[in-house]
Amino acid sequence: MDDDSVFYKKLPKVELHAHLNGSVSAQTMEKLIQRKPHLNIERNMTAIGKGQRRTLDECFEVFKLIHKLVDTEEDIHTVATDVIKEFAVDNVKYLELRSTPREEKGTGLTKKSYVEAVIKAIQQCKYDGVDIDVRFLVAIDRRNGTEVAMETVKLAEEFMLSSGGLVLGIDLSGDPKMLTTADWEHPTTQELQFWRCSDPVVSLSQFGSSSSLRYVGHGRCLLPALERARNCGLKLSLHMSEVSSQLEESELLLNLPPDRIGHGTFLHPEMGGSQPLVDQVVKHNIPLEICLTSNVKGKTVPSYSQHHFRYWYQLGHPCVICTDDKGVFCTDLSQEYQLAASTFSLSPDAVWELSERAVDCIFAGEAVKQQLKQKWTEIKPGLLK
Ligand SMILES: CC(C)=CCNc1ncnc2c1ncn2[C@@H]1O[C@H](COP(=O)(O)O)[C@@H](O)[C@H]1O
Ligand SMILES: [Zn+2]
Repeated sequence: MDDDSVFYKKLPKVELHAHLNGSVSAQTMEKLIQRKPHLNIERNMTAIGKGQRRTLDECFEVFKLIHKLVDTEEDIHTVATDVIKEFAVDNVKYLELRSTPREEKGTGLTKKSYVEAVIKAIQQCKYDGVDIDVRFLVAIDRRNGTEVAMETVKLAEEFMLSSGGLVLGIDLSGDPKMLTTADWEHPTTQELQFWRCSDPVVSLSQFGSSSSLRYVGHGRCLLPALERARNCGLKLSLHMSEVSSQLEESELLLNLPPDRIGHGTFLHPEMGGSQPLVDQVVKHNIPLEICLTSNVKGKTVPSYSQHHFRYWYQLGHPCVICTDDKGVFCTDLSQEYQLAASTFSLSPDAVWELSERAVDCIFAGEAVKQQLKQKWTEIKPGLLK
């Protein structure tokens, strides 16, 4: 490792946007593959290597494979434990992990036992003295529609009250792409005329749009669940404007408003967004979770240097460098900081400030923020001469 990499590795860091199943490392993947050889899944099918780029569609296919490999309580416990330890080795001092509770009839996994398995892994790591404070955000997959979103919020609410502060909020994620009419060959009259929010598939024409695109998992259908979450004290981190064409949804979601935004790639006017959207984000001071490699490899951003981090950072807006899916995108948080620094010419002082300011954006309370700030203060003299 060169001197430069050592600096980023030693830098104390906060990770706020990490999907559990997207964060599974090559080593852990090997273990899972050995547990389930009959699936015939190979390691290179679950990761996007250096220099490779895939469409969003192809990236979301990868998650389907990973989910086949991670389908028991034991698997969830294994991946959560390994992911937490890996972040700790990378000097991440505070981690908010997020994951979508899944039910697997074949293995007896329930959404509740899924969340319990993650929480047990967090508690075990703490007991074992792993030097990292880990919290959990329960994820809503937008594709599953209104009812599942509401169930997920209720589950999160239960665990918020029973987990001793480990469950702090909700993540809204899942494939944000629209389907075109080409995917929709035989709409029924009923489909054309009505949409119910219990149906995850919604015709945009119902929103007064002349477009005949269908939108799967529109945020409008998820608003009641998100409002309930907010009202019961769960924090909200929402994937927003990850692809273009989500302007109407972003407007709606920003009115909640969320506590943090995942990506926000297409919010600003230079990317087809709008000034009122930017003004709203700035007015509410909503931090952006920035995932450089994920956006470049998933082709929603053409190159590192054209990443929207530049726009928001220059505005002085709170931006937190994150990994998104460190396993799938073959990265780690140190590498993401290093990429941000080299792409946007950030000095070591600026990098330090970036990591320190991330502490202000965590969902845990004031006492935890103070503890983390103290840690940063102790480490600083040894790192920045
Ligand atoms: C495909 C791509 C470019 C990924 C990055 N952008 C993403 N956008 C939206 N949802 C995501 C993304 N990455 C992971 N997820 C969500 O996280 C899930 C995997 O982690 P988990 O099973 O919730 O533990 C995926 O099924 C998906 O619902
Ligand atoms: Zn994400």
